[in-house]
Amino acid sequence: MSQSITFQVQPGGSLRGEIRVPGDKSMSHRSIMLGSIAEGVTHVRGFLNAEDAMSTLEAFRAMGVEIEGPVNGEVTIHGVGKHGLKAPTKPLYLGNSGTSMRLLSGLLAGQSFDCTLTGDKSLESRPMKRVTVPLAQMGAVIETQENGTAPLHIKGQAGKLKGMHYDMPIASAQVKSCLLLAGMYAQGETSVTEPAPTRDHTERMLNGFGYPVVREGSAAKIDSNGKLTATEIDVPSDISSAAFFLVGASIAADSDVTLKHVGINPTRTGVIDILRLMGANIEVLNQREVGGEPVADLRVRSAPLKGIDIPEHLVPLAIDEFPVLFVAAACAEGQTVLTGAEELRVKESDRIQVMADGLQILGVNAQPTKDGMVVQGGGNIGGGEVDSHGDHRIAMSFSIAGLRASAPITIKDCANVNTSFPEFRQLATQLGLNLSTL
Ligand SMILES: O=C(O)C1=C[C@@H](OP(=O)(O)O)[C@@H](O)[C@H](O)C1
Ligand SMILES: C=C(OP(=O)(O)O)C(=O)O
Repeated sequence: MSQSITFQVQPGGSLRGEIRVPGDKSMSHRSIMLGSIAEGVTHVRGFLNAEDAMSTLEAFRAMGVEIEGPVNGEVTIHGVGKHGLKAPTKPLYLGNSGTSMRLLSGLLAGQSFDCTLTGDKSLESRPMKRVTVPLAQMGAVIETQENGTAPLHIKGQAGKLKGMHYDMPIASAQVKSCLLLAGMYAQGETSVTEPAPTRDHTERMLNGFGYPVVREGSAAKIDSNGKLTATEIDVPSDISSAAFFLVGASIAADSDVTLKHVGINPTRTGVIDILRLMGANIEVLNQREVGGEPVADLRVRSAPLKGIDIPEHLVPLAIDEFPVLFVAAACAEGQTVLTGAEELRVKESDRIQVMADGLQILGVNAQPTKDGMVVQGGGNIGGGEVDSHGDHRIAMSFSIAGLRASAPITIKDCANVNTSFPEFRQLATQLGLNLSTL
């Protein structure tokens, strides 16, 4: 991540056509992690070839795993088994990826070697105590910076971790997954309860590799007796990437977009529920099951949106989609209120503040609150220069805002779009967005 990229979007237009957005980021990370510690050769299709998922892939290569690809989304992982990872010779650099750092801290806590996890400026400012504190209760030894941030120095505690029950104070799939992965190396049972449902790709994929994870009410339970057997993984398109076009085609007149082969795991579809509550016209077509995950084609057409109070139970199910949902709110008739979403303040940027600042520059009445935002919709979206603060989802959200703007929008600091969706500009342009780089 080096060169600075500025996007400029010309106002107006509509989105029309059929596309397939790239592979799911959460599942791509997990396919590498689990494939690496499985026995045998795992083949992955639909892998996301973007910086975040590549950070995970390179980390496992650095721990001695032979991984071929990605070539056209295909990756072949020569699994080394649960105890086959080797000490990396230098710190594992995880770029911008919170998922890589939090899940790896759990997976590496019980290994027979030490290692250090580092990241870029954004990642090294994100909270890690949410994983290091419960891991310490299991016997992990992880040094952080004074305020609990990375670099993380992990002293491998092979054979010494103990399973425990953990009641998660926040609804976080990263914390849950971290502890389940640590639980694979701990004595006895590890169980994690969540205050609200969060994405369950770790549990599903572990089961796909033949490693038992039991779900009991709001708890997921694992122990160290299982074994991972190599498998075939078909990663569907990322609904978090599709979300930009779900909103774009809803707000732009005369739009009709079909998004092919999108993962519609019910722990990820909050964005569809929220947009439908706002009046969006989204059809879920051709539903099928692919490799243990539900998949569908999504057809979305222009519709007049109305402001709503977003139900709090939908927040974890749409957690990465709020930047673009704020754009939908700005285009809706009436007021939209988001509460219960303080987690947005500790993502790649403070997504509440950064979106409110940018929307205000464009003339939208968007008031940040401690745990959400109040957006008055229906007014004019003007042009201007906004800053994404190096956050991929902010950069793409303001690009979509251009569809309803009255003048060009310039978006600074967009190189990080490459962390999750390198093809964004090309696919958005193909559908009809007038987006260029300066
Ligand atoms: O487990 C995952 O793959 C993710 C979980 C979410 O984070 P939290 O667990 O911090 O909510 C999400 O924001 C992130 O993009 C990916
Ligand atoms: C929050 C995100 O990812 P991560 O936590 O993995 O950096 C995201 O992709 O929006």
